[in-house]
Amino acid sequence: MNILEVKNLRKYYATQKAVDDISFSLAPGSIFGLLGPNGAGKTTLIRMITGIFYPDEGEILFNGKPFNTQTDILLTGYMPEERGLYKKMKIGEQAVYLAQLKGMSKAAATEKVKEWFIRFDMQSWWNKKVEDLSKGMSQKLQFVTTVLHEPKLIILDEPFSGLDPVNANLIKDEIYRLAKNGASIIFSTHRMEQVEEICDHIILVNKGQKILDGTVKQVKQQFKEHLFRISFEENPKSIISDVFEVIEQNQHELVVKIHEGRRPNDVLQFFLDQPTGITAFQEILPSLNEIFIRLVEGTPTARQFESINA
Ligand SMILES: Nc1ncnc2c1ncn2[C@@H]1O[C@H](COP(=O)(O)OP(=O)(O)OP(=O)(O)O)[C@@H](O)[C@H]1O
Repeated sequence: MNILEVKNLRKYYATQKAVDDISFSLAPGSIFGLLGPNGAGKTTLIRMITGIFYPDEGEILFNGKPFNTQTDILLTGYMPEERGLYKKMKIGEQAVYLAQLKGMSKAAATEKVKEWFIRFDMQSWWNKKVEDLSKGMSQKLQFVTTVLHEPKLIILDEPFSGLDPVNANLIKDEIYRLAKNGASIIFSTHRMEQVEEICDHIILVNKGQKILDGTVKQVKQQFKEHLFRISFEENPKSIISDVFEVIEQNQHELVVKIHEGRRPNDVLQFFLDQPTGITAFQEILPSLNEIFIRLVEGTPTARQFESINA
């Protein structure tokens, strides 16, 4: 069963259709990318999923039942983009307190916090205050406080911002581990290379509407342009063919676009009939970044306000 089902959600502000009929589902153990340009509606969507806002229309099912803001909230962990830690409170106490708010006993929370602080090498931070931490350090703390009550649904908004590569890797490995242990993760970011690396499923939201939904592999296949890179021992004798068009030519390497109705095997056959050896043959799939730009191209760089008549 899906951990989360979002059905036809709508949220309109006075001057904006922030979320306009969005549906998607989230399987257990899945790492799900929620993507979209600035102002697309991602935060509004997340706030409805986490019970901060009520939707104007639509339904959110958690484990197959309508989301219960009292009990299901204890099974979710949300790391918002604007970080919410108490600056003056001691770090250890604060982590224990936040875990208690999520339903853990003080003893169990203390145990868990100690475990996480050892795992992230943060033991010496216990009696420090958040105001003593750097941006990256408080980011790490925020991540720990988001996941330490072992939520079934974890929502991370730009979790790597401000982290150095070593700490970003640490968090990334934890995301994989949590997903492997069955947690479902919604990951919102503008960094497409991170999405490509981490997420198995994505949706792309633009102007409040879902315009793309699928696994990373499916999405890339959907937008492929039938481009192949071929490397040779020596330059081939002939590169003129009715099977493909040459897009790029470098020494001992070609990028070709296969004509409609032709297959990669036809390209290979063309070159196999020549004396030069083929050393590599690989399809070039578009990056998520290219797909994102292509799909939101034409959208003004700043989202415009609209008047709502509904
Ligand atoms: N409290 C509010 N009142 C009125 N309009 C709002 C409010 N919050 C958001 N909006 C509008 O709703 C739309 C969606 O905003 P939202 O914050 O959900 O976008 P986002 O995808 O999270 O953007 P970003 O990537 O910039 O964080 C925007 O056009 C924004 O102007």
